[in-house]
This record gives sequence, C-alpha cells and structure tokens, in this order.
Amino acid sequence: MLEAWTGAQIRAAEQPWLDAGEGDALMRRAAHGLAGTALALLDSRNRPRYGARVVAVAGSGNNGGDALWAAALLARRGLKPSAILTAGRAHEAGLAALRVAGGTVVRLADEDSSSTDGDAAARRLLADADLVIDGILGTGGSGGLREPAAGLAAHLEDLRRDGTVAVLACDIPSGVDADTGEAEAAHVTADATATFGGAKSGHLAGVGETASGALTVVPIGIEDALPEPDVRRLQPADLRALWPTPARSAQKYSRGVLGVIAGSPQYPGAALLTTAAAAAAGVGMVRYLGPSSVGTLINARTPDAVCSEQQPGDVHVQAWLAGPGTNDDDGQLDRVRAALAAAVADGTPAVVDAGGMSVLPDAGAAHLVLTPHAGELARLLTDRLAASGEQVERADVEARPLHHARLAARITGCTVLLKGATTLVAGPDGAVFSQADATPWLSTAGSGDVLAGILGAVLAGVAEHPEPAERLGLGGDTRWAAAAAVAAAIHGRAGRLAAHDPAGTGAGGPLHATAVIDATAPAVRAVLAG
Ligand SMILES: NC(=O)C1=CN([C@@H]2O[C@H](COP(=O)(O)OP(=O)(O)OC[C@H]3O[C@@H](n4cnc5c(N)ncnc54)[C@H](OP(=O)(O)O)[C@@H]3O)[C@@H](O)[C@H]2O)[C@@H](O)CC1
Ligand SMILES: Nc1ncnc2c1ncn2[C@@H]1O[C@H](COP(=O)(O)OP(=O)(O)O)[C@@H](O)[C@H]1O
Ligand SMILES: [K+]
Repeated sequence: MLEAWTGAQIRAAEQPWLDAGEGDALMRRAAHGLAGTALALLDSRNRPRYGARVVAVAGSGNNGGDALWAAALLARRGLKPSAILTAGRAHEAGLAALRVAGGTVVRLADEDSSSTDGDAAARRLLADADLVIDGILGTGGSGGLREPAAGLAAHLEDLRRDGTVAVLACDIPSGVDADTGEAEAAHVTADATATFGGAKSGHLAGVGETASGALTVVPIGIEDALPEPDVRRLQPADLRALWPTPARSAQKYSRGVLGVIAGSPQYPGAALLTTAAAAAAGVGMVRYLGPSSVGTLINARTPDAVCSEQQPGDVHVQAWLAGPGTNDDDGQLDRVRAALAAAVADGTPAVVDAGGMSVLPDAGAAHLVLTPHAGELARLLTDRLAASGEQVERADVEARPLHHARLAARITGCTVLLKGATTLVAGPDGAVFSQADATPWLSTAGSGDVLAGILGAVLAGVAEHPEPAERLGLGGDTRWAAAAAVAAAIHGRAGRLAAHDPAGTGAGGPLHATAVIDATAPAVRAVLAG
C-alpha cells in the first residue's frame, strides 16, 4: 500500500529529531535521496551524467536547502551544478556547500530590486540545463507561487514541454499544497518527485498528482513515528488480498448475489452494461429487477442474469446496485428508493450511481457507496447545502477534489467514490483512497456504468467476508471505502487493457465500454497472478 500523510503529520514525526538537534542529518539523507533520484532521471532519459548541467532553484526554506545540498552532491558525481535563488535569503549551509562544489549562483530580482541582471542570467542557466531541481517551496509553502518564482516556473514549464530539460521536484512540486494537491496559483510541473519520510496527500490528489510525475519516497529515518495515513493507494498486492476470491467450498450464494436496479425502456444501455460488467467481474449471481422489455435485452447479452419485475423486498441479495439509467416513468426509481431504504435498515451494501443519488435517504451509511463524477458531486453538494445557499460548480470539485469528496462523505454519511483521471474514495469515517490505475481513453459514455457493475460485484463478494480488509488494517467502515478503491483499480486496469496500454504509459488507443467489460476478467486474472 502506498500511504500518504499531510505536511503537518510529517513535520510532527520529524519534530523529535529536530528537538534532538538532528535536523541536519535528516536534511543530508533527504539530499542524498534527491541526488540519487536525479541521476536515475538522467539515466532514464539516456543523458550522460558526466558534465550534465544541474540547476537547483531554491527558495528561502529547508526545501531549498535540500535542493542546494543535492546539487552540491551531484558535483561529486561529475555534474556541473548551479543555483537560482528565488528569495532574498537561502539555506546557508546548503548554499555554502554548493559554492564549495564550484557552483555559480544567481538571484532573481524581487520587488525591491530594480536590476534584472539576475533574471537574464537565470534564464540562461535554465536554457543550458539538463536537469532542474525544484526547491522553491516544500511542505512550508502556502497559497501557490508568488513572483518572481511564478514567472520562472512558467518559463521552466515551456522548456520542460519542449523536452530540453528534465524537472525533478524536491518533496512536492512548488506551489502545490502538500495536504490537498490543490494549486491556488502558479506551480511547478515535474517529470519526477523525490519525497522525504513518506508520500504527501498532495501527491495523490488533484493537480498535485499530475504535477508530481513519477514519485519516489526517500526514507529519512522518521517512518516509525508516522501516524495512520491520511490517504492510501492500493497496490497490486493489496488488490490481490482484497479481491473476493472464491474459497474451495464456495457456491453462488456464498460468493454473493447482486441485485441490480438500472435502466429503463428509454435507457436500457445502463442496465445492459452494469449487469454484464458485474457478471464479468465474477459475482455469484446477478438479479435484475425491472421492466421485462429491459430484462429480455439483458438476457440476450448476459444469459446468466436472472431478470424479473419483482420488488426489492421480494428478493434476498448480498448487495444492491441502484440508479444508472433509471427514471420515474416505469417504477424503477421507486425500486431504487425501496432498495436503498432496505440497505440502510438491514446493512446490505449498495452502489448508488447516477439517478440513484437523487433519491438518497437523508441519513446515509458507510456501506452505501455513491459514485458521482465531478458534475454529479457538484449537484449533490449544492442540493445538500441548499439551506446555506452555497453553490458548488463542477469546476470547484475539479479544482479541490479531495476536499469535496470528503465534504460529501461527511454530509451524506455515505462512502463517496469521486470518478476522474484519479479516482478518490472518501469514507464518512475519514478514510481516503486514491487510485490512478486508469487511462484517459476511459472517458467515454458507459464507462461509469461498467465501474458500477464491477463495484456491485465486489460489494456482493465482500459483504459477508470482512476478514481480508481487517487483515490489512482496513476494517470497520473503512472496508467499504477499500472495496470501492479495489473496484476503481480493476476498472482502470481493465480500461488500460482495452486501450492496449497495460502499463499505463499513455500509449494505446480508443476503447468502447463493452471492451472494458471484456477486459475485466483479464484484469482480475493479471492482478491475482501477480
Ligand atoms: N524539517 C526538517 O528538518 C526537514 C525538512 N525537509 C525539507 O524541508 C521542507 C520544508 O521546509 P520549510 O518548513 O523551511 O518550508 P519551505 O517549504 O522550504 O519554505 C517555506 C518558506 O517559503 C516562504 N513561502 C511560503 N509560501 C510561499 C509562497 N506561496 N511563495 C513564496 N514563498 C513562500 C516562506 O517564507 P516567507 O516568505 O514567509 O519569508 C516560508 O518560510 C520540506 O518540504 C523538505 O523538503 C527535509 O530536508 C527533511 C528534514
Ligand atoms: N481522464 C481520465 N482518465 C482516466 N479515467 C477517466 C478519465 N475521465 C474519466 N475517467 C473514468 O471513466 C469513467 C467515466 O464515468 P462516467 O463519467 O460516470 O461515465 P458514464 O456516465 O458515461 O458512464 C470513470 O470511471 C472515470 O474515473
Ligand atoms: K519543491
């Protein structure tokens, strides 16, 4: 599991070492890890190390200190170091080390300085650089980059996009909030990030995820002092442990029956996709409740689904999937309401997707997993916050995804899976998972229905088997968020297979939602096979 903490949590873990006067030792370890990551980044670009020009861009704090020390260390490996200082002061020992290593130093002009010689010199250094280490701001930064660093970051991004320079962020791309991944204003975008002591929540959410590039966690000795993580990301071994794999004695009911209330004569597609996806994910049985005209279509694609016009109270299921493609005309929304009320009352887990979110019970529960995209979450929050008059727009959710997912979990009392390039899952108990297993090719109509089907299958499979989650320390209500994260990861991986980009390199090509269904079983097999 990749675990991440807030800046304050990391600082608190560092504090005993600082109190013991061992802050320098922590910084040396950070700088060594940063220098090693710099060499690996150059190697990955097939750039020779010897004579490579490395520029440390350093702000006033310890983050700049790390970058200056790392550049000095790299001089010993044959690189040519220099530094651009973005603030009036810089970490003294780091700066001294860089000078001893033969590095040139230029300082950007600030508001108080009329001379722009430093700016021109800085741009010349960047133009000649092979590698830039971004040490402008770390966990001590707040509010995005200010000038003159903001202008330099924009110029650096032009060079990075042209491919002339590789950018390595020290701890967190400067201007990105380490706790939230939000960037209020200008920020650095990196090809890679070396972070110290533990990943930060900001690496795994929002702008921070994209701006961090490839993440390396450098241990500095404080790791045992870290508390429960703020955000978690499941890795293949975790998926393997959490996937509902049948025991030797399994039968279809022990593996879980999923009751699906989806689709309508007007929108049958959602019913076809969700039921087929749940079957592909290996649920014990799919019971579809809805109009017979839709049931007939479902059986043409998924003959194993049991379709009827029964009501939720007539059947016994281990999980519900309620909402996609439903409308009021044919009684489907009444079925959704009844299923959700029963789920809250009897503890049966439920996926609540699309239209289902409009008939959510007032008092939710962690075992109800809502699956909004940013627009749906904005609507849900605006509805729930109507009394206060607060309006939430899609753009607000996109700019602050972690904040809004958490807010929705708190307000609804449900587990909230916020779909996007990175899918965030927030539980009402405060647990958060972030999964980035997907491909942009998944942003196609029907792809969310496939996720709902996979999630329904996972919920049905784990409903009566809490032990695997408990073994990973994800028991109690957190297990519903963990199950949602498992489904998001498998959906993303199936998407990559369907796009012919299994490693998620950004290659591949278009896919169809049905191709994601067909790739679901292979994605599960790949995870189970390790
Ligand atoms: N603790 C340790 O021993 C270890 C720490 N480590 C490293 O230290 C980093 C944290 O260092 P830090 O606390 O010094 O904060 P950091 O982010 O470098 O600078 C903050 C300064 O920047 C300024 N500033 C703030 N916002 C700004 C803005 N928007 N735009 C412009 N300027 C802004 C503000 O100064 P001000 O402007 O208020 O004078 C503030 O003082 C951490 O990420 C890790 O890399 C590792 O070496 C391991 C050991
Ligand atoms: N840029 C992206 N990169 C990766 N995955 C994405 C991206 N955009 C959307 N997705 C994923 O595709 C799915 C789209 O779901 P949704 O918006 O509900 O589509 P629909 O309602 O048409 O089925 C979600 O699982 C989401 O996480
Ligand atoms: K930084």
